[in-house]
Amino acid sequence: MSSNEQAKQLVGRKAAELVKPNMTIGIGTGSTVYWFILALAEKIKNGLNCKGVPTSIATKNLMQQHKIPVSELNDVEFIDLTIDGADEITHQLQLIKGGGGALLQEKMVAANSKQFIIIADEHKYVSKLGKFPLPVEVVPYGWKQTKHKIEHLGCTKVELRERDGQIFITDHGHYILDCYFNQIEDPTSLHFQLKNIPGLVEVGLFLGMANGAFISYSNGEIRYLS
Ligand SMILES: O=C(CO)[C@H](O)[C@H](O)COP(=O)(O)O
Repeated sequence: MSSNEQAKQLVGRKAAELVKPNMTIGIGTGSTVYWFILALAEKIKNGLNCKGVPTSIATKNLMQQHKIPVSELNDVEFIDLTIDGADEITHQLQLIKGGGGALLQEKMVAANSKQFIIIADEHKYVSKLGKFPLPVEVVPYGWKQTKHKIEHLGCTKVELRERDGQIFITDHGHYILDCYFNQIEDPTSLHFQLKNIPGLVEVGLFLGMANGAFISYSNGEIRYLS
């Protein structure tokens, strides 16, 4: 296993320590959360009672595979704690998410959680957001017009996401536009402007949502940001 993968595993295990009996847990999506799922499954196997609300079909499948009880957002009153990854995170806990295309459901689950904690390796920790292209989820109808409107907000490039030569379709039947801003000087203002575009469903900027973050380093160190 590479040292980066080990860092992801460490931070996934660390987050599993936060799970207490009878909690409802929001479960994120991606290769870092994968390790959290494995650690949580181990705790459940050893007798812990809890249930999880998945943030994607991929996560739901993994949960079922590892015998973690699944609930849907509509079936719970609230979520005690959500653990998710990020593509970029700043020291103010501003995030870019959606590299895996699950941003809409991830944001809805996070928004209904008492605590939202990020797990990430050191490569995700940045001083300014924007090097990672910002994922934006859009309705397929008229997506080219939506793309033009985003381009007017100062992007150098907007790309329709594809996978294996086909347009990538989200779990909710939408497209993803990856927006190259390079550096996002004012994430709050950009978020507001993007959310005003008709046809745009959700933005991969998660601002003022995370309560804390575990950042893991390849030397085995874990730092907590809050
Ligand atoms: O937002 C996400 C998926 O939509 C992921 O949390 C993000 O892409 C990080 O994934 P990974 O842990 O695989 O780097």
